[in-house]
Amino acid sequence: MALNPVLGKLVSKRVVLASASPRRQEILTNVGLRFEVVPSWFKETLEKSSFAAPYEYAVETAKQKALEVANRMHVKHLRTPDIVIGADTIVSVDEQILEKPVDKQDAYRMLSRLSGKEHSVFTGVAIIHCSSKGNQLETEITDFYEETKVKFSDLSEELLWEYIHSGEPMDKAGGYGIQALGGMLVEYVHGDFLNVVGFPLNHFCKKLAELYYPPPKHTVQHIKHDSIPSVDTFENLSDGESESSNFTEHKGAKKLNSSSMCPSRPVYNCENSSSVRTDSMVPLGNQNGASESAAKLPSKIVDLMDGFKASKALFVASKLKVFDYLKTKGPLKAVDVANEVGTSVCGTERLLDACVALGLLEKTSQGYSNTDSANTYLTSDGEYSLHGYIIHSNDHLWPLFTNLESAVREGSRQNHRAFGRKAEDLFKDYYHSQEVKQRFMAAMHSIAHLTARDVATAFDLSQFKSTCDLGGCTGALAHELIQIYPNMKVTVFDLPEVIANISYFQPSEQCAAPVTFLSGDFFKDNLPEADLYILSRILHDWPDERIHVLLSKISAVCKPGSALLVAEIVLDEQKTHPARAVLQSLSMTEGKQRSGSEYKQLLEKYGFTDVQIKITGTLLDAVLCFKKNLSP
Ligand SMILES: Cc1cn([C@@H]2O[C@H](COP(=O)(O)OP(=O)(O)OP(=O)(O)O)[C@@H](O)[C@H]2O)c(=O)[nH]c1=O
Repeated sequence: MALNPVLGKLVSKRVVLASASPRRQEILTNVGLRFEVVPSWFKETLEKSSFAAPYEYAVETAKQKALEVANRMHVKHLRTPDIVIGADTIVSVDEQILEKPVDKQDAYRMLSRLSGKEHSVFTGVAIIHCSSKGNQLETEITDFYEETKVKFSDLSEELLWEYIHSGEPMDKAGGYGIQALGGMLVEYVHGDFLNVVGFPLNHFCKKLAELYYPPPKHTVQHIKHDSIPSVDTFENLSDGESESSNFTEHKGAKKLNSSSMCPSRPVYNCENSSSVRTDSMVPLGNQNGASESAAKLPSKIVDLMDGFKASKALFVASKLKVFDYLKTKGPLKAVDVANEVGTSVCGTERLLDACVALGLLEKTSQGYSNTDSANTYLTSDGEYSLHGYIIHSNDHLWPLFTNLESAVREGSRQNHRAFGRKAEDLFKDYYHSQEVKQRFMAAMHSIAHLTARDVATAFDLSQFKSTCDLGGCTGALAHELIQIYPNMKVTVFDLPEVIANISYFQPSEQCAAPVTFLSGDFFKDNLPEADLYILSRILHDWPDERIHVLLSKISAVCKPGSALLVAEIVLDEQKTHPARAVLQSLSMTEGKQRSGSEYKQLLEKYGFTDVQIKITGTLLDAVLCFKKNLSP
């Protein structure tokens, strides 16, 4: 999960980094951005003399790199990304532009030119927002550059050649890598270090903040930190803050904040309550006037301590359909919301304020209203509504997790404690209670719809003419597959009581793809024929014996050359990340989460080969494997 709310804006978007530079990938991965890497094929051959300044060359090259990828993905792969990021780093000395050396002699020429002098490193960046209208790609381009000045010591011939022979200079602009051995050549750096390494992260975040949070109409005073200029506020921006104007940062609090608490977070003025905008992350000590020498707040731990309160506030607001009311009727005062949902005014006001603090709602003099992400994800009819899954989390997972201690002590599921019934009996409820069934289907639909695109595009599936999504529930993934691969015939195979209830979840007529729904039990009944079988979020839920039955059946029905796509969260080899998967395991279903090598081993055991794993960086990863061809 991206911790930074500005980067968080990109979570639901298909972001592509149009760069082969491992440094750029690392810089962006390190801050939690999730993206695909599609290196650009654009040749860096623009005529340098046609640019008035070196940075113009870098910006134009970055733009061309990104545009090439956007066009290629749109035309060739039918996968228009939402955002493509391109970058180009150059070194400029004595009016000359230095790129990557072509050979050792070239590296020597470059480095000797830099020896004992100050030079500039420019990185041009292009952020391209893409959309497709009909078959046309439409782009909106934002670009910028960052300059950092670097001074080299006098370099002896010996040092120079030793450095060149290390091989480090060859894939780097100016023939050096400041982040590694090249750091030894550097006397000083003025400006953003990461800009030299290849990506000006700070400026990038500022640009995103400008794009996604245009400055409020009223004045907002920003504390100017020493190392991070006015952009420091991007760390605390949430959806609620874009329109909000009535908060000011307390200049006097800066010292307190930076010296004793979380240095990068702004502190809001507590003197005038009408202008206070508290944030759950604002250290309480500051507000109480804690001394500067107070111990540094372990903010991660504090977040974890408070995490359950935040989850429950979200669950309750969702359950009361607060976001639905505010979408249609907002802005509303607390009293009006209370009347709509039939709750107490004081309790509702506290809940609404908590939602504002969590960045889910906005509060103005007119009342409370939804943020963009509340409209998209939290309303029950939002485009990517997670409402179903949130209700499932509240009604089903929450009671299980309140019994976590017993689960850990006893090593077993806690359904009997949480619901007064055993897991098997609960399963019967699922069959008999329409309400429970629909709640469960809504939860599955939420996640399936949100992740469908990632799963459908993790691999190029265009070679498959027929696909069967086993346990495909409401068909969210099936519909997406047909959108992306219009020639594919897709069948959803699920239990009769599921198929009987799918109509509510189908897309509107004009978007409806011709999906076939077929009733059956994949453990017992014959599976329909297909070139590609899909198991999305199925394997983690079942014990080994059941998985044996299922994979044996799929393997038996698969013709040589046909394939199986498994969509799950793939754990790292230590099996401690991503946290979502590890935390999910705590609910103690009989199944388990697996690492990439475990999935590979499992699938190979059932005659699948060529196992490919795609870590998408989003909510679900994908594993594709093929049924062995018969030996000739
Ligand atoms: C000065 C300096 C540069 N670099 C690397 O130099 C490459 C520049 O080349 P580019 O053309 O901008 O990028 P690329 O590597 O060819 O990738 P692409 O974006 O696909 O063109 C990038 O890698 C940068 O990290 C360092 O790693 N450290 C440094 O101190």
